[in-house]
Amino acid sequence: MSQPAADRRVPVMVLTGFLGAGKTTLLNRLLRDPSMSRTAVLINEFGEIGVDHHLVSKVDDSLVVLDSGCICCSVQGDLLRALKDVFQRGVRREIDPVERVLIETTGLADPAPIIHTLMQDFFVSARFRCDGVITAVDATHAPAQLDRHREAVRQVAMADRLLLTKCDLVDAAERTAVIDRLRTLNPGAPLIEVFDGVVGPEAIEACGIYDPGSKLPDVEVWLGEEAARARAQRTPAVTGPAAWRRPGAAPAATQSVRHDADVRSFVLSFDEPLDWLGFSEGLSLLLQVYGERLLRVKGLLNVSGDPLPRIVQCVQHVGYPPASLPAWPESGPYADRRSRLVFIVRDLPQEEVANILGSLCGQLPVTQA
Ligand SMILES: Nc1nc2c(ncn2[C@@H]2O[C@H](COP(=O)(O)OP(=O)(O)OP(=O)(O)O)[C@@H](O)[C@H]2O)c(=O)[nH]1
Repeated sequence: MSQPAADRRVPVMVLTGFLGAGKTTLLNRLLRDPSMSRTAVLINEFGEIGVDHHLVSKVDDSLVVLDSGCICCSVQGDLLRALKDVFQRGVRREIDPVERVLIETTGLADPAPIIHTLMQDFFVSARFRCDGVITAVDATHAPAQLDRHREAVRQVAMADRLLLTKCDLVDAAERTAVIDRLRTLNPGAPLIEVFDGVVGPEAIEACGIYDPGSKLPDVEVWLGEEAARARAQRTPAVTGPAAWRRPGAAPAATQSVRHDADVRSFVLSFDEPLDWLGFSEGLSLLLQVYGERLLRVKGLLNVSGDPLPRIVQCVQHVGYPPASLPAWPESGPYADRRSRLVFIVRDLPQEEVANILGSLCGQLPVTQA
């Protein structure tokens, strides 16, 4: 019997997971491995002032930021354009031929429209194959996130592989409880426990061609819904010129039509270098009082007396140890070295956040919706 011809299409992996689950951390770790050097990375940012791509150590032409909205709502046209461009630039030898594509979605993305987009476009599906959805699940926050956010449930249910992150922050009993919960949502996906963000390429390899039949029946329904939605709309997802950009170009305004109306993002920026002590106190107070409604906080700060940009990261009531970037970005919104914090909140007015932070930092932030 003749063997089927090898599938030479470039595998595309979708790295998803709820806000702050550890996607960028995993991506960084993976890209450090020499075997991952021919990987094109597409990062989708939620919020006007994207931070993630500054936190990814890969800086070359095969890193693309999709920032004109959320990838599952409004950026599907950008995604196709970016993939076509990656392919064509490889053919023209402007970049090394790409062996795989990794798409990091926003924490609120629904994987269904992304997979649908990849499978339905003629040019893209002839050259790229969806090799699977890898979902990062935060062991510390998963129970509450799965209770409250349907996006988190969909991301788990659609996974081909589950990466249970932050296992170093929970005990064995908590870990087992989360794993049991994940197994009820997605019994089939292999699960890898991640400690301190450490993973190797094997964590994402060979997820297999995306096959909705191997998931719970709902997944098929979701993909079916996407197909129906696409048929009903039959309008390009994005109008105007190609809206994806490389890091450094000006960001576009964001929009979100798919997510809960009470989830929103805003940016607070500070003109003057910040007093670290006052800022830390303000942030701790915010986390204590509003942790549940602060889905995600991240940003780069200009701290008095420190020449390097300090990275601040929080997920709900947890603030992670601050780190520094090796240098300030030379282009893009952060090149002006002002401190900026991106907030993704549920039901929390930005004035309240600005007032608390401002009163303890000694300077009122400028707010941007
Ligand atoms: N202790 C510990 N911290 C982790 C681990 N993975 C991620 N973190 C921390 O969790 C915070 C959020 O991680 P990110 O990688 O930025 O999460 P993300 O999913 O990319 O976040 P969004 O893009 O905003 O959704 C950072 O401060 C990380 O250092 C882990 O396995 N262990």
